[in-house]
Amino acid sequence: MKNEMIEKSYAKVNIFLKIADKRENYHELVSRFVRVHNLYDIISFVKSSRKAITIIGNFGCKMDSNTVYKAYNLIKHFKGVEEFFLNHEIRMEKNIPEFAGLGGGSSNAATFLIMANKYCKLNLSKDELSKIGAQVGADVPFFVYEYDSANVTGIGEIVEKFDEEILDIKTLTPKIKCNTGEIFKIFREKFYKQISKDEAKKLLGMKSIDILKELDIKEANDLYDSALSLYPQLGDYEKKDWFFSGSGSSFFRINNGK
Ligand SMILES: C[C@@](CO)(OP(=O)(O)O)[C@H](O)COP(=O)(O)OP(=O)(O)OC[C@H]1O[C@@H](n2ccc(N)nc2=O)[C@H](O)[C@@H]1O
Ligand SMILES: Nc1ncnc2c1ncn2[C@@H]1O[C@H](COP(=O)(O)OP(=O)(O)O)[C@@H](O)[C@H]1O
Repeated sequence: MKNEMIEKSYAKVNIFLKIADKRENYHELVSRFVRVHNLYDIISFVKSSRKAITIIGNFGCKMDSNTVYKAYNLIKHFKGVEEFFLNHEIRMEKNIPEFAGLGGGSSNAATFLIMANKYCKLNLSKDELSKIGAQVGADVPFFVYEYDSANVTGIGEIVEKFDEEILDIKTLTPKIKCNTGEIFKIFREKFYKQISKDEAKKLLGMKSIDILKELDIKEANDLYDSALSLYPQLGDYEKKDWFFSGSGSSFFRINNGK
């Protein structure tokens, strides 16, 4: 019988990413997140007789540091969850590059939560799933809501749908492992600046295509200078009309209208 418990787990890019404030060791963002339709991992639940929680796939970390495993630990006390995952293994086919600013790990955690909610009949709302997901990673709430485009603020926990045309996004990921924590650290020490409330309001109201017509790569992403200072090789990949996603290392361009 064909396995129906299978879902795509999409990548994202940050059309723009500005810092609004500090919150303890973290930074509050003002950002537009957009799903990348042609880049996704695949997650499936497959009947198994292993009788132990199992995650199989081509991911580059140990099972217990996998975001899906972290998400599982946060919901395993719900009725039926442990039993379900003793009888079903989790399979992951990774296509989204890791350490790439494309949110692969966060997306996987969100897709897992959405699927577990459905197949274990947990009846949790998106808001409830988002709160659980935020404990796994800052970008998980965005993926929980499954919006094509959204304004994301706070430390990723405030997600508001943005209505615009679906974007055709091309990504390029240099083989440079950008460390998000280190990039924020150097940003705070050397490059710190805050977006004004007026500028934030303006960007959050604009279509992604128009934002990228107005801003250059550095203006669009407050973390780019910090990433460049730690990983100068990134500069070799800079090209006209290409932008930088998250804390890198991916660059992207929009092909709509081209
Ligand atoms: C900045 C974004 C934008 O999408 O970058 P990418 O990960 O996609 O590159 C994300 O919000 C990143 O989220 P995520 O990758 O989950 O970050 P975490 O692992 O939670 O954080 C790693 C470290 O980065 C710093 N950090 C992270 C997020 C944030 N808003 N402020 C921070 O200062 C903290 O020092 C934290 O310990
Ligand atoms: N399911 C997962 N997919 C990818 N990376 C994961 C996953 N679970 C944990 N990780 C770990 O998360 C880190 C990178 O996260 P990822 O989401 O790929 O990067 P980014 O946030 O830059 O897009 C690495 O340390 C990786 O080993």
